[in-house]
Amino acid sequence: MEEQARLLSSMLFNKHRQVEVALNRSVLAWKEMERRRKRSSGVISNSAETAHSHAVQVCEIVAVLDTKEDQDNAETRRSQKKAKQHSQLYPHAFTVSYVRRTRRHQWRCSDVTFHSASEGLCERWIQVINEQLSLIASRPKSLLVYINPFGGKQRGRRIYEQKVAPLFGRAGISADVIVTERANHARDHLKTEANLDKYDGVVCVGGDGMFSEILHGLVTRFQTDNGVDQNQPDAEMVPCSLRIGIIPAGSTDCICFATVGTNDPVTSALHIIVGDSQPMDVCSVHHDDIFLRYSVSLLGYGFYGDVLTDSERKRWLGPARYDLSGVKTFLSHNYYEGTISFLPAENNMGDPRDKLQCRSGCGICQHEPSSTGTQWEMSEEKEKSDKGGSSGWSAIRGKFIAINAASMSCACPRSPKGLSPSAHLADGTTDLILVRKCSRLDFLRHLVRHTNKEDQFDHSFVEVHRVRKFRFQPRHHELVSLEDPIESPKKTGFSPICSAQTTCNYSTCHSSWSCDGEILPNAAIQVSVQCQLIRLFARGIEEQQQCLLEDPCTLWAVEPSTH
Ligand SMILES: CCCCCCCCCCCCC/C=C/[C@@H](O)[C@H](COP(=O)(O)O)NC(=O)CCCCCCCCCCCCCCC
Ligand SMILES: Nc1ncnc2c1ncn2[C@@H]1O[C@H](COP(=O)(O)OP(=O)(O)O)[C@@H](O)[C@H]1O
Ligand SMILES: [Ca+2]
Repeated sequence: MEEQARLLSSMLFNKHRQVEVALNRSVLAWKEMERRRKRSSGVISNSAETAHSHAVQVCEIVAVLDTKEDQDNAETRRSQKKAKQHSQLYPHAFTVSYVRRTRRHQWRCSDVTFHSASEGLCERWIQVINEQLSLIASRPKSLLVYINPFGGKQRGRRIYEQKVAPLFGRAGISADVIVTERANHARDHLKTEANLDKYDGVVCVGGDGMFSEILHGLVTRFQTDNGVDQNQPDAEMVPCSLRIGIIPAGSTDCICFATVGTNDPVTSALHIIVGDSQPMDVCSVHHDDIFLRYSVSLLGYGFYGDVLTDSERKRWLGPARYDLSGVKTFLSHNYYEGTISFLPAENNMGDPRDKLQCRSGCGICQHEPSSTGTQWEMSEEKEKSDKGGSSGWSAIRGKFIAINAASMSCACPRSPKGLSPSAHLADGTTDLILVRKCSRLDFLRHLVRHTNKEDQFDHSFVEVHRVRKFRFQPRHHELVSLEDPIESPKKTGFSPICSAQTTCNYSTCHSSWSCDGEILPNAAIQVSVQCQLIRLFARGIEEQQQCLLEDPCTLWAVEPSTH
């Protein structure tokens, strides 16, 4: 960081100790005067501290407020007498609320109060800090909030009122809140009614299903307003200018977990307040050139489709429904036949097995838009150059227990590294994971690897491809003659239930696609990744060391401005 001139520097009091407080355009720092000589070095993390000097990035200040005397009681209670004297001597104060990092990617809002004898000086500090905050254009001022009161453990409303609304209030953000009254209420409201010009972002309080509603509402609204026909799989889509914030209050909350690193309402609220921005890919899903749905996390056929279908009947169980349906689906051990065709991503887009995880500021996701465009055109060219329109495409026909397309890692508390640990949030690709027919024990081994450090792709029956587009065609059983008998109804292992002559009905021969937790009506689909179609109020998962800030001593090194 270049040294920057101080905007303000004063001797103030914090917890009855004299501190030197200084502000430049990027850092607010303070240090105790009496212990200054003893402690001079050390790398200082923002909002963390060495023994007696502290620094906070201006962009991570939540708010600065005038502190009325009685609000500062917590500090003063410890030594009442001294405190009383002190508050008589230094009756004016202001409080800075800022982001503090705790363990495992969680953020908290901390306060520090500075006292002074001079009211004017406190006012000046408040004014200058507020001026700096108002320069941060990416911070939202007005939000539209949708709460699903029935998501997860049905705590959405309480979570918002108790943990999020007070923080928005402190940060001076205004919010219009809609508690949904039915499924698709939020989607329909966004699609047609909401006056989006009034807002800087939309907040979703709920789970992945609720996020999906908001996604569909917003993306559809932006396409309709710009005359884009969603039924055309190759139409160039218009990115949404409004960002989406996710306050996790659902069952899996994988989109929040994979973009923030934790499912914690306060952390999410703080990412919204500081105005973070994380672009994200969106897959468009079509059936015979008819638009079905969008997906940002998991498109899963076979195992995950079956788990979801079964779990929908057990909604009353809350988040535990997935465990029960998971075990049941695992035990039924179905497989499904079909052909999957895909257009691989270019070689420079990394590989699902390269162990290069997508992290805050990810280089792979930051390809220049032009170069991404060129690569994209190249693969389109390749695609078109072939007479059949399938050059560059590969096709695999087989019997699959699961076909999963992970557009992001899909990390969640159940699987902290996710379905595809090296998938990227915003690279324009999805990781296509094919799990072929195998024994129950092998499939269990594969599943268990989602929960430990072992590589879940390192099995002979698993393959994974990074792709830009794919299609799936289930095997047409009605076309199969008796000379080409069907081995179904697709039970592996011990339970061959159906003979070759049995006509399978559609539901036992086909699985369903789970699309971000919603069931698709068709098994035959075409999928195309739309690079960075939306943005979230998030920054990707931070590396442990990413939050380190240089020693705020640079702030002390510069000659103070005169105040
Ligand atoms: C043996 C343990 C194996 C654990 C394997 C866990 C892998 C989990 C990967 C989860 C990826 C989740 C992707 C996101 C999906 C969500 O969109 C979607 C909707 O979320 P919402 O309810 O918040 O709206 N959620 C889901 O579809 C949940 C999927 C959960 C699958 C759980 C599977 C459990 C399998 C248990 C097998 C146990 C075998 C035991 C044998 C004795
Ligand atoms: N008021 C409501 N009543 C019933 N269903 C709703 C309501 N609001 C949203 N939904 C639907 O509830 C489903 C689950 O929501 P979600 O918030 O993802 O919770 P969970 O993670 O527990 O599935 C979504 O499909 C969403 O469309
Ligand atoms: Ca991606």
